[in-house]
Amino acid sequence: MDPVNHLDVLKEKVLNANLALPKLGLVKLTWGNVSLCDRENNRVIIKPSGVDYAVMTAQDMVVVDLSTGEVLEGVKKPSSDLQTHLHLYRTFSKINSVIHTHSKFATIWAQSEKDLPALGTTHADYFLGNIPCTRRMTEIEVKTDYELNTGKVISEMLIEKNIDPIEMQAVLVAAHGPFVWGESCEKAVENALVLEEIAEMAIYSKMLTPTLGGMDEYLLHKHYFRKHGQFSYYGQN
Ligand SMILES: O=C(CO)[C@@H](O)[C@H](O)COP(=O)(O)O
Repeated sequence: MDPVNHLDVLKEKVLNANLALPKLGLVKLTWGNVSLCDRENNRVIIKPSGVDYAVMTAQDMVVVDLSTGEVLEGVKKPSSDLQTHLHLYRTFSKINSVIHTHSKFATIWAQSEKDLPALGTTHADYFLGNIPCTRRMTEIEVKTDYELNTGKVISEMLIEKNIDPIEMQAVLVAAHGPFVWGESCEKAVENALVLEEIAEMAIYSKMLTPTLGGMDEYLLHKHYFRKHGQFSYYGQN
């Protein structure tokens, strides 16, 4: 496929993933953003900043250099969260698409600065453990480069906790909201939707049973690995 057509195909993918966010009820107004990393060409295609989803087109997508963040193509400003997306792509080579939403229940967990506990198999099918929430950022981090430092607190947390970004494709950013990723735009959208579902389920589960603890570890692993191509865990089916 010639380079121009290849880039057009990627822009369409990014547009469709962005349009899925309001359709799935994961964002309102112009909140949220989706990007795709084209590693072969060292570039990222990302949603334009502040554009109404109702009028957004594939040609509105902004193409930036993965290494420098320089705008390579596009007349609109890239998403205000660009530096967070870039930092995640630069730090974790297996991440190919990043999504940020303000989906209500996941954002409630993020604003509460609580990890989203794994309470059931719906969660376990997608995420291998509690969805971690970052620490609150320092005043300096907020004031110097909030978006870049958002990426840094996410990556530092995953590395410090030895969390594999393939086994945990979502995090909660304190005082902000969820960042989700995947090997494709489509997978990242699926992860963002599931995150919101389990965030809501967890809030009501904890309301009904405040003393509720995390799910059985074996069941968590069994469901996660069964859903991700490994039919046995600890050598048992
Ligand atoms: O996190 C935020 C604002 O808190 C962003 O997600 C905005 O809600 C969308 O910004 P753009 O992508 O349109 O620049």
